[in-house]
Amino acid sequence: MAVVTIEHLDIVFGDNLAKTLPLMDKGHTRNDILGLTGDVVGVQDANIEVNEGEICVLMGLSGSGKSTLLRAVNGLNKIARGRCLVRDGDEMVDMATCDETKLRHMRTHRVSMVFQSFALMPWLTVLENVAFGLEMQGMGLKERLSKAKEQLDMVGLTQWADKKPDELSGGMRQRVGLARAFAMDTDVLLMDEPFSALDPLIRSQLQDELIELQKRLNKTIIFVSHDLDEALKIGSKIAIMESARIIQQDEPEQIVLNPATEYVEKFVAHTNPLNVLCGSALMTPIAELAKKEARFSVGENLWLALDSGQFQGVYNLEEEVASAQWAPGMPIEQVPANTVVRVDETITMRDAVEIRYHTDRPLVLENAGQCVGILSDHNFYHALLGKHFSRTEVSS
Ligand SMILES: Nc1ncnc2c1ncn2[C@@H]1O[C@H](COP(=O)(O)OP(=O)(O)OP(=O)(O)O)[C@@H](O)[C@H]1O
Repeated sequence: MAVVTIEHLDIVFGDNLAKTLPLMDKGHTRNDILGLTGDVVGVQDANIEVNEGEICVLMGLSGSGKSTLLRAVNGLNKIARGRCLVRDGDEMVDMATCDETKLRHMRTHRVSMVFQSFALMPWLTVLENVAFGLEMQGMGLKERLSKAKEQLDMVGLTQWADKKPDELSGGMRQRVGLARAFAMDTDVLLMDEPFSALDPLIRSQLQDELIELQKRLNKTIIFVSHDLDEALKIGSKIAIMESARIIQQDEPEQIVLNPATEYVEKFVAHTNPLNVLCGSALMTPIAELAKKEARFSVGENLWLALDSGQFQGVYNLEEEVASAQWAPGMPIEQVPANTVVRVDETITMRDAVEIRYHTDRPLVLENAGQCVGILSDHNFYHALLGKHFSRTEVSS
């Protein structure tokens, strides 16, 4: 179910809309338009749908329009053209045209925001900061303090409730920011580079915590980042922006496998494939394996026997080699050495590499009981060297 739907959205900073919009339609660049009218195009023709429970990451270089698009979702930026619809129960409210009362209702009950700068009030305690927004929702003192305590507990800061924000570290303050946003219990959370000021370890930890909280609370999150590794880790959908436009939006793995432009390819070239790619994107398909007397070579002198696509065994000369099946959640360190492991083709690259490390054997990939391919060191090196993607030209 769509919670946020953005349709043909344009945002322009400046007072010359009557001149700027036709220039945008004629295909003039942002720089041209700045020179001709003095207006800055913040977002141009953005279209995106974010479904319930999704984490959509807006990604791109500085100035590409990420924050401008994000801020449109809670009505902070004036929309020049197009629609920005946000769900309010059974109704979709257009943030471009709704009146002040509706806007206030949407900001207190439907959409809340977490900033990079934490935006905590220094004169209030940590607990009071978390409870602050609830007062605006009209909640009584006792109830809001109890709700704020619950949220502080969730982010592991119960013991810090009575401290002032400046007594906390940056990571802790950002946790307070998260607790405050989650306390509002709005359906949509907007997060503008919330972790970018933090050091890498704390940042990674907070990313994990956000993923956990999201699983429990099933919020719809729009998250701005300029770090593709962060986007790939937390996003269920990624929209890449360049010069005010969304130039590609897709699932993380597809962005890495099929970057639409050179700009996207440059981001992708520096990502860690372990976190993104899955077995089916890496494997050598059965049809491409060398075949001898009805058996398929999986390298290392090992031969795979199939019957109508189903696994029959792996042989080293005529001797059968140990094999086992693995499914996500099973402890990898318990997989015996020298065993060919059969796994589902959706296995993550990280798990596959770890299995290979433990067993010292290639992996056999299956889909619904049919062997579809194998994973050996060659496949892993291929991905680690960034040779796994092929850029598809975008049609304009
Ligand atoms: N309030 C404003 N008034 C005028 N121009 C603005 C305003 N806010 C943003 N812009 C312009 O809109 C463009 C997009 O800015 P935006 O902040 O959305 O980019 P961003 O991708 O979020 O960048 P960053 O990663 O640096 O935060 C920029 O050229 C910026 O100068």
